[in-house]
Formats: sequence, C-alpha cells, structure tokens
Amino acid sequence: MHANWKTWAHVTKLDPDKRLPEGAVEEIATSGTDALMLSGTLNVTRENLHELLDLVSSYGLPLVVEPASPDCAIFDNGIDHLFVPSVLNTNDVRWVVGKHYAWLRQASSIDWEMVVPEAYIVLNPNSAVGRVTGADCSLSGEDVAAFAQVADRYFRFPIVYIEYSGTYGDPAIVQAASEAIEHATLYYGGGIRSAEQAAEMGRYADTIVVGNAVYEEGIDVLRATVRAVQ
Ligand SMILES: CC(C)=CCC/C(C)=C/CC/C(C)=C/CC/C(C)=C/COP(=O)(O)OP(=O)(O)O
Ligand SMILES: O=P(O)(O)OC[C@@H](O)CO
Ligand SMILES: [Mg+2]
Repeated sequence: MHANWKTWAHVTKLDPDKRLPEGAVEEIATSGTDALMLSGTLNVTRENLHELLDLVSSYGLPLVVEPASPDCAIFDNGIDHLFVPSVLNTNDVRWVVGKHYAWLRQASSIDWEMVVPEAYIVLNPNSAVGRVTGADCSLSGEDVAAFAQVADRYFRFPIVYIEYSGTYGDPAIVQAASEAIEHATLYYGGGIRSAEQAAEMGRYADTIVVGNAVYEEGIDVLRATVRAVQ
C-alpha cells in the first residue's frame, strides 16, 4: 500500500462517537486536508465506525482508522491505513503492548501492509486518552526528547505523536521532540483552533492534526488551519 502518508501536513480527526451537521462531511473532505483519521478513545464501536466510514468514503481522500481497542482494528470499507497507537509514557503495560498482544492472539488475518505503528506521548492528563491510559503527563522537554528517541532510534516507530487532545500544547515541547527525532514522522495534535496555532505547531511537527475544532468551530477554521501548513 502507498507510503505517501509521510507527506501529509494536515490531518483531520473525526470521531465516530460525534455527529456532524448535514453537508459538513463534504466541506471537510474538500477543505484541502490531506487525510481523514477516524478515531476516539471513548464509545467507538465497529458500528459507529462503519457508519462514519460510509459517510466519508466517497470523496477520494486517504482514510485512516486509528483504533483504541482491538475490536475497532478493521481493514475493509476502503480504508488506506490502520494507525495503531502505543502509549510510551504510561506504566500500564496494556497501552504499550498488552492490547496489541490480545489483538494478535485472536485476530484471524492482519494486513500488515496497512498497519503503521504510532508512538504516543500523551500530555493532557484531563483528556480521555490521558485518563484511560494513566499517562504521566508531567514531562519536561528533556523527558519528551528522551521518549521521542526511545520511539525513533530504539523501537524505530515510523510515527511519534505528541498528543494534547482537547488543549493547545507547549510549542517548546514539540520543538524538543522534533530536535530529538532523526527518522520518524512527528505528529502534533491538540487544541488547534486557528491558523496561528496551526502554523506554530507546524514549524516543528511534520503533520498537524485537527479534531475538536471541526465540531466546535466549523469549516472556516478548518480551512484556515489547512492554509497555514500547506
Ligand atoms: C492494539 C490495538 C488494535 C489497539 C490499542 C491501541 C491503544 C494502545 C490505544 C491507546 C489509547 C489511544 C492512543 C487511543 C486512540 C487515539 C486517540 C488519542 C484518540 C483521541 O482521544 P480523545 O480525544 O482523548 O478521546 P475522545 O475524543 O473519545 O474524548
Ligand atoms: O481534538 P483536538 O484537541 O484537536 O486534538 C486532535 C487529536 O490529537 C486528538 O487525538
Ligand atoms: Mg477527541
């Protein structure tokens, strides 16, 4: 399968647990965003995932599913990639390799060409992902740089993801991660609601992710974040 995900500057994250108004899907798909990622920590099921896939699959944009649990690791319905997270900054091994073990223990067939592993560094303790995974979010720039190197140089994860889901993060932290990484693609996501914020994080991250703003701000804000990084 194509590896052009490495060239994406802007990804829009859609949550199968949330509703979009009539016409919004078309506006999002034609906003200039490079890809749609279907993902959420809470209340994502095969059913609402397939419903959202049906809504977005006809626009020709690359589609990524990012499962928070093995039951949402699917390969059908026109998906291009399955981005599978591991959270590095938690002491709860389930979110590092445990869910992955359980997935492979019971999976019938895996299309490995579609699977892209992501090393998450979760930095907002009040986000769903922060709470669920018990991530240690009180990290310095040096801590984040060390985790980024563990991911990039040691485990050779193709993606390192600085995740502030729901809140705008510290650009100095993203800069520290970017300076520590040699090969991996650096993702930043969290609280981007303006062109200025998109540009600021886009200086350090290879790819920025916009999620909540799509639901809370509307299409003009999404378009502005796209223009800021492309
Ligand atoms: C092994 C497989 C197939 C799955 C397990 C994958 C793991 C370890 C997931 C850990 C948690 C995680 C990184 C979830 C998915 C991505 C994500 C952070 C989505 C956004 O979550 P929030 O925005 O915090 O949650 P809500 O939008 O649901 O409130
Ligand atoms: O929803 P927001 O805060 O934009 O964050 C995007 C993404 O990183 C969430 O996983
Ligand atoms: Mg979310």
